[in-house]
Order: sequence, then C-alpha cells, then structure tokens
Amino acid sequence: MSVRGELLQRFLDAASGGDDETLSLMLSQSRELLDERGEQGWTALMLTARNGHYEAARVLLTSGCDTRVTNRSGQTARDVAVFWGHTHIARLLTGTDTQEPDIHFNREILDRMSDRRSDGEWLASRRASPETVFLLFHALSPLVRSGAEREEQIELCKLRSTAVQELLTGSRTLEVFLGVEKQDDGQPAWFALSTEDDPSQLLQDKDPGSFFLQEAMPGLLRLSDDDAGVVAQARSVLAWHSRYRFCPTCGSDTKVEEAGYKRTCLRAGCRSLQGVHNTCYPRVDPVVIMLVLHPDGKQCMLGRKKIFPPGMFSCLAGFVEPGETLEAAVRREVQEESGVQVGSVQYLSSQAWPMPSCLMIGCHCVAVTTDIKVDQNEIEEARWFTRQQVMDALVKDKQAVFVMPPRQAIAHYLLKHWIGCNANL
Ligand SMILES: NC(=O)C1=CN([C@@H]2O[C@H](COP(=O)(O)OP(=O)(O)OC[C@H]3O[C@@H](n4cnc5c(N)ncnc54)[C@H](O)[C@@H]3O)[C@@H](O)[C@H]2O)C=CC1
Ligand SMILES: [Mg+2]
Ligand SMILES: [Mg+2]
Ligand SMILES: [Mg+2]
Ligand SMILES: [Zn+2]
Repeated sequence: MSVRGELLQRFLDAASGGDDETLSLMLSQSRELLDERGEQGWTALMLTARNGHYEAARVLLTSGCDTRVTNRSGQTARDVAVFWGHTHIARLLTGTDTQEPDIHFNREILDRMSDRRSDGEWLASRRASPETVFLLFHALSPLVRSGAEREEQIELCKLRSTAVQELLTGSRTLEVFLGVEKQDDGQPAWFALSTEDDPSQLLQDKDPGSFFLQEAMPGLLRLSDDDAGVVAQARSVLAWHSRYRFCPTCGSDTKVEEAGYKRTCLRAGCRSLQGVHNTCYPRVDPVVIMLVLHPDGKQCMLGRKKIFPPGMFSCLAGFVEPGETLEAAVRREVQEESGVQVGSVQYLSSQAWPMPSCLMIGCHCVAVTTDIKVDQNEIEEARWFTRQQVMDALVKDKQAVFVMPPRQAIAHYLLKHWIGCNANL
C-alpha cells in the first residue's frame, strides 16, 4: 500500500474506533483526509456514524467535513446513523443538536457536589477555608454592588469567612451549600447565607458600596451570566425554605438537613418520614413557554400582559398542571389564552427562572387555527407578527411595531431561533 493509502487507512481506522484525539491530530497535519473515501466509498464521518462514535463525529463536523457525501449505496453519513439506530448522531448531522444556548440564569460555574451535602466534616472544613465564597441574602435578595465593567451591570458581593463569622454562628442564619468552582484547581466552595437580621446593621462594615438588590425583576437581569446562574440556584432554594418552614404534611416544625437541600419533619410518626416524600425537598414548578407559529410558517403569535413595559409582546406561557404532558400543557395554555388550536409541539431549550422557582420549558409549536380570541384575565392583547416585524424588533429598528422581550428571557431566544430557523425561506 502507498504511504498515502496507509495514512488514509489509519485515519479511517481512527474514525471506526472512535479515536477522536488521533482524528484531530491527523487532521491538523493532513486536512485533505477529511472527506476522503476508503473501501465502498465510506468516509470517516460515515464510519463514526456506523459505529455510534458521537465525539469523533463532532470532531469531523467542526473541522468542516461535507455531510452530503454518499457511499456506493447512495447513503449519507446521516442515513447510516439512522439505519444503525444512532439517533443522537443523526441529530448532530442534521444540525438540530447544536450546543445548548447560553441563556441568562442557565450557566453553571459550580459543581453542585450533591454527594457532599451530608458530609458534615467536609462541609465544616470548607466553611472554615479562607478561599470559600459566601453570598449574603436578605428577604431573597442578594448582596450586590455596582459592576466594574458596565454601569447597568451589578455583581454579587463575594464575602470570605472572616467577614461572615458572626452570621455563621448565629441562629438566625440559614445556610445552603452551593457547590465548588469547576474552573479552579483549588475548587473553592460557595455557600449562600440567608439572614433575617436588619441589613443596614450588617452592611456597615461588610463591603462599603454594597446593597441588597431591591426588586428581583428586573434587578436579577442585571447580573453577569456567571453570577445569574449561581443566584438561580441559591434564590430558588432559599425561596423554598421561606415558604415551607413547617411540615406541609402535618404542620409541625422541621429541621434543615443535607446542607440546605432537605427539611425533615420533627414529629415522630409523621407520614412525610416514610420513604421518599417530595415535600421534604426543594420544589420546582414547570412552566411551558411557546412561540406559536402560524400554519403559513411566516408569522408567529405573541401576547401582551398588562404588567409588561409599554409596547412589549412576548411568548405565551403557563404552568404545567398535574398529570399533564408538556405537549398537552402547550396546547391547553395556548387555547386558554388565545383561543388558537395547536398541532405539533417541538421542545427547544429550557431556562431556570428563580422567581421563585420556575423551570421554563421553551417550545415551538404550530397552530392549526388562526382566529385569536384572548382571555382578558391573563392577556391584554395577542397578535400575529411577520418575520420581518420580529427582525425589526430584534434590531430595534425605527419601524419596529413592538418591543422584544429582554435578551435574558427565554422568550427572546425562542424568537431569535425562529428567525434563524427560517433564514433560507
Ligand atoms: N423567562 C421568560 O421568558 C418568562 C417567564 N415567565 C414566568 O412563567 C410563569 C408562569 O406564566 P403565567 O403566564 O403566569 O402562567 P399561567 O398562564 O399558568 O397563569 C398564571 C396563573 O396560574 C395559576 N397557577 C397555576 N399553577 C401555579 C403555580 N404552580 N404557581 C403559581 N401560579 C399557578 C395562578 O392563578 C396564576 O395566576 C410566570 O409567573 C413567570 O414567572 C413567563 C413569561 C416569560
Ligand atoms: Mg394561562
Ligand atoms: Mg400565561
Ligand atoms: Mg395556567
Ligand atoms: Zn410532618
């Protein structure tokens, strides 16, 4: 075999075996290998698709390989993936498996380390470490200061153990272990401390220039993406504690366990102590939020709540009810709020929404009827908007007929995604 033939064979073997490191290395030296065919006209991409090697397929894709190439049986790499049942690779190859969008509140800079929550000794050592970060909350509001980079931005005050000594030992403080930093080798731990004490006293010496954020909305939208992710976790757990002080099953007192992730009833014999009882753990409320697409594919429906800022229209949303699927919740909420009937529903992405503890489940759905009749209790107005009108609103054009929801809301992402989806229409 020629040197060139041998090189290609090694490359194809690496693809068959899912050896993504070798693939990257060989491509950095001989990029022309990328779309070359071996026996039966199979490319490296087809071989990764045949054997279900996701990472290796991703390396080839990000190197720019051609997904349209076919083998001698006329199959593309995607056809091969579908035939062998590797649907995750088929999705990757159709481009519907893009990375999760970096939406506000979603970034996770901490590893939650849930296995450490019941390790008292380890937690005590973290609490005492000078590297450890403490975030202070009062009435669910974080202690912040004005951001260094941009005026409208605020940042969390990251306190050290010396600054919070008296709070740590005080009985009026609730502590939640948030996790350890993913990016730092030293892995500093982070805790949220919620205090009932008068903040003016507390603030005097903690951090001059710091203040407790007044209003969650829109205040929390001014945090950086890193800080917002931590607050989403801390605020939701603290909100649960503030609303579930007593046992929801029998009304008795409870004690906090698992570093702030559990409340256990103190009355012996309470039903909540038998087996796993969901009232003992922090609650999350699922909410569907959907961009309703017109049957013609060229318009979408947006609604306005009375409390929205002037001119703003956003996606319809609603709480998922018990015993309901996401698809059924989307159809019911759209029908209730706008009178429009929905057919197919496609999940896109989700967002933590810590006001107090919602999980926004973002979908696109397609209407099968178009007459709008709004439920005046929930929505002031709902309208169909064209793609051009959404684009004008997105770039804040003078001609824009409505104001977009803020970029930190998943509604903004759902609209942007729709514009992107239809880019070639
Ligand atoms: N991130 C984003 O882009 C957006 C987030 N949201 C969030 O989604 C939430 C739900 O949307 P809505 O249109 O208000 O829901 P919705 O359309 O279901 O109506 C809200 C009403 O449902 C009832 N309800 C049912 N289950 C509830 C529960 N578990 N908690 C509280 N109320 C419940 C209450 O009467 C409430 O007034 C909002 O409260 C808001 O926080 C809403 C729109 C955009
Ligand atoms: Mg509703
Ligand atoms: Mg609603
Ligand atoms: Mg509802
Ligand atoms: Zn109880």
